[in-house]
Amino acid sequence: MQLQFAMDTLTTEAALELAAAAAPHVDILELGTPLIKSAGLSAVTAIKQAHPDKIVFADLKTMDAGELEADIAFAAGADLVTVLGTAGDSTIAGAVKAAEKHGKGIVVDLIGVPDKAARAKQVVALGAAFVEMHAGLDEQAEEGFTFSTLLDDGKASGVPFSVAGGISVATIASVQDAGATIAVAGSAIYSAPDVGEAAAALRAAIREG
Ligand SMILES: O=C(CO)[C@H](O)[C@H](O)COP(=O)(O)O
Repeated sequence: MQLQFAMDTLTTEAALELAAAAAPHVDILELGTPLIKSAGLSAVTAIKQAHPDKIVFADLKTMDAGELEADIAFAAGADLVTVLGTAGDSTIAGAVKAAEKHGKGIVVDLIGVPDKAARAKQVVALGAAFVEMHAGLDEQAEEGFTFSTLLDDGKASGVPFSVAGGISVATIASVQDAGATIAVAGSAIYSAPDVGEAAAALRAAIREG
């Protein structure tokens, strides 16, 4: 299972600092939606230039203009770009068209989708590389939130999936056990006193092979 670090910060400088500390321990560097909204796609270019050996993930959460938004993110240096599962099929198909043009991939973020397993099958049939079983920061803060539902949805989907939603050292093994190909961790790394150590601890909790 691969490890993805979601950098939910607001400036390119802060992201470069986080990435430098975590990069030795992670496979994928994600520019979070607030970072891209705040700093623009030049942040994607800066991270790719600093870490050409890493997969760079632009969390655009596109809802419309799929082909155009994905195209500009790939041109800026992204390897993977997100489109929302709640978007229409034509938006997802448009983003997939841009990914094919650049030889890159689209990830469909299933945040807010009621039946994640069913939508996952549909969007992979449309050409998405994989789906993200995701509970956002607001949903995580809601009363009664249960992380395990994401794992059940992933297992039921039958397609390649990542999981995001407050993953920690205590829960990452369960994500691997559920069959996820990628675990996404944000606050468990960027909020830690030592970012490199936190990333290394998550990596150490993933079984090899
Ligand atoms: O996409 C996001 C919020 O919409 C986050 O980046 C994702 O949820 C991972 O962060 P955390 O581990 O803090 O939940």
